[in-house]
Amino acid sequence: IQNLFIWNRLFLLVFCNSTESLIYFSLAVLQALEDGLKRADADPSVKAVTICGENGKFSAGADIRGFSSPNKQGLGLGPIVSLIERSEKPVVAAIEGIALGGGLEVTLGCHYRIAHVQARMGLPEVTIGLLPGAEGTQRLPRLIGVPAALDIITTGRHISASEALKLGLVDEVVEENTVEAAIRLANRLIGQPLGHRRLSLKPVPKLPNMEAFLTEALVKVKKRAQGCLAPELCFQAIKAATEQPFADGVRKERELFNILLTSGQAKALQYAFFAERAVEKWTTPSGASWKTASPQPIRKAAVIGLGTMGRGIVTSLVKAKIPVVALEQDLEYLNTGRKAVMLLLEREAMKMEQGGQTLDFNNPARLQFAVDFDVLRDVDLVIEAVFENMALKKEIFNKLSRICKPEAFLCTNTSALNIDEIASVTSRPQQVIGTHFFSPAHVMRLLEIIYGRHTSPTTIATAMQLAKVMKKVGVVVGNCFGFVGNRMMFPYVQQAVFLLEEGSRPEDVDQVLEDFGFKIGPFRMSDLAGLDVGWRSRKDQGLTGPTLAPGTSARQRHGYRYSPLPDLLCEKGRFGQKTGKGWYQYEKAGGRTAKPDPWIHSFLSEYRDTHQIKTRFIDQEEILERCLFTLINEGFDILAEGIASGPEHLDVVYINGYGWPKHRGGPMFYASTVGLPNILAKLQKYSEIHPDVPQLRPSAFLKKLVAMGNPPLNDWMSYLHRQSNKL
Ligand SMILES: CC(C)(COP(=O)(O)OP(=O)(O)OC[C@H]1O[C@@H](n2cnc3c(N)ncnc32)[C@H](O)[C@@H]1OP(=O)(O)O)[C@@H](O)C(=O)NCCC(=O)NCCSC(=O)C[C@@H](O)CCCCCCCCCCCCC(=O)O
Repeated sequence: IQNLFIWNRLFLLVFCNSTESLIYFSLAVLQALEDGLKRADADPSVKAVTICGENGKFSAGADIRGFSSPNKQGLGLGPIVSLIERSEKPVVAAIEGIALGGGLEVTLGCHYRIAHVQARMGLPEVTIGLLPGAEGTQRLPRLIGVPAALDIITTGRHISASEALKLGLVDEVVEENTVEAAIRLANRLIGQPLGHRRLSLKPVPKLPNMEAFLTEALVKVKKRAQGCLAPELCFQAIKAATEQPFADGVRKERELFNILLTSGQAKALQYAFFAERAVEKWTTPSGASWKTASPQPIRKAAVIGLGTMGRGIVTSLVKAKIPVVALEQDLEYLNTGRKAVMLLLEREAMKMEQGGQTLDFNNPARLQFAVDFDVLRDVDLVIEAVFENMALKKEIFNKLSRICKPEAFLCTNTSALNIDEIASVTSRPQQVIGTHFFSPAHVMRLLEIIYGRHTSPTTIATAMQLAKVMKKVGVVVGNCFGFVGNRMMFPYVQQAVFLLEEGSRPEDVDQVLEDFGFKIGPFRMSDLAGLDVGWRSRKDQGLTGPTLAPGTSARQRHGYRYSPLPDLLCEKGRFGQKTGKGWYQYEKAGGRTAKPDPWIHSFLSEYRDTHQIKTRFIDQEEILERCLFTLINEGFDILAEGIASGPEHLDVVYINGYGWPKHRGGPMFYASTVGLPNILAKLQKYSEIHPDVPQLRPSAFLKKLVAMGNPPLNDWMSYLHRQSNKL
């Protein structure tokens, strides 16, 4: 609390944390809020109270870091909200900026709420593995009804002031000074009865079919949660509000809150929250960072190639209000691409309209389609999104280098190719950078930003700023085959295929990984992405196809184990969903419902016979460990090579780009919860059984961390260059 103003007969309470631009409750703020309320109550000259934030922001709720501190800051908020509500003097909340979590719960204790038109509100506790624990699960349904409260609390979504007004969450929305409006209202309320404004005294609005509604809602909540505990416990707390008196509901809320607080999931989700913010503060091994580089403005961008990726990228740029030129090789491709882009944009515009926003894309100044490279002369940044082929990319970059203005940045959307090689054909390698988008590019949040040997800090800063403007999570990584995401994915998928050789079926492997929490298992994922993509890359690498040296062993490459299974499927035209057959069968080409395919089962058994592999039963533990621990093992190598500056980077990549369950905190966080000595022991065991699989050999960095006593994840990087005499 910084300011306590006595204004006329009105007591104005401003709560804030003076050292932060964002207000979240620390113990000091809570204490000051309580003291202020008690003083206001005791002072007869005070007739009404207004609660607001400082610097135009109401509150971001409890201090999330406090939940993992021993004295659990913020837990005393519920009684303070009750204290506000019990006040005999009218209390009005003036909501500006944000009122989230405990911040919004404070306003629910107030007798009236006024919001600024640009304010955002929400109860996002579910996203950090908790539930609104300051009586919010009991007050919100009483205020806006069960369906709306369930939606807001179980999704954690932010709502606009206009939606809040429609729902009855706020009493008034103002465009001018919110605090002054709140003071005016508080003045008018002096002496008026408040009983009907105390939410704890109100019943939860009835629904004609409450029981049926709740049963159906629970099914939806569980389906969406995919193994995450918090949404279901949020549901239970709201259900308690429909069944029990307020005080009992509050007790239930506390009980459920405590279960979540002590669950590993809350810890993982809170780690993920801070990890995302940590990667925003990028650095490179040479010391470049936001401190050393300023992003350049992107007033106009271009996208080359309107295939699946290019279409999504154009859509993202238009949504970010950056004027775009979309380029294709000829009119036929251009027209197909244009139609697809317009369809995507129409769908996005419809979605945005539902949220009260508009998307302007029919204006040629915002979106232009062309086939002539000359139109790229004035753009500030180009994103090349053509086919994954080095020769083609080099040809394009050479052309761009000659046509684009000297200051323009040249980005390549590649999932694995060498950025330095692409940059080498330009006269400006310092302005060349990899921007690896994930499909569908207008939906997926991840953007891997890959700097090459010559990429300048300004170029990195500009790409990071672009990610931010496009509402994506940019993760800066170094240049190596597959970068971070795909490099860690290769051993994971490789193990999944080896497991098929040894006795598993695609649906067994997928099931185990989906039960773990992945949105989609590796075989369903391959079918979705198209098996031909990897086949083409393996042909380019000379691992299969006509360039393979005659006499090469079917199951070995360069002396190591290799599985030709995916190649054999492609040779039979089984490319996945697009051809209606892959690791599964689909209702038709382009179908989406994967069904186990008896053909695959007999194909696998014939394959094992041909190669004299004895089919064995493989349990869930082995499937999980072999797939996940090889992926994590690669992560340790990536960290040791300086490709990423910390384990958080790998985790943010996996959560946002590869469907890793967020409530498990990312692969490296998961490794820290399993314990590095356990991972090392399992890798050693599997590596002894499969000596021809180098990916199972424990990373030297993993071994070092174990030898150093399994330090906490935050300290891993500090051990990278330390000497260990135990190794
Ligand atoms: C607010 C945002 C939307 C802002 O976004 P923006 O993009 O503008 O900025 P950043 O996200 O980069 O944030 C800037 C900066 O601020 C940090 N930060 C933001 N919010 C918080 C926060 N709430 N806590 C800590 N730090 C925060 C962020 O990390 C950045 O820092 P940096 O160093 O990187 O610059 C966006 O930030 C956002 O969405 N924030 C999170 C909002 C949120 O989730 N709020 C909910 C918090 S949880 C909560 O409020 C819980 C309540 O329900 C009250 C709980 C009371 C519990 C009582 C239960 C009793 C049970 C009894 C159990 C007994 C147990 C026992 O006895 O042991």
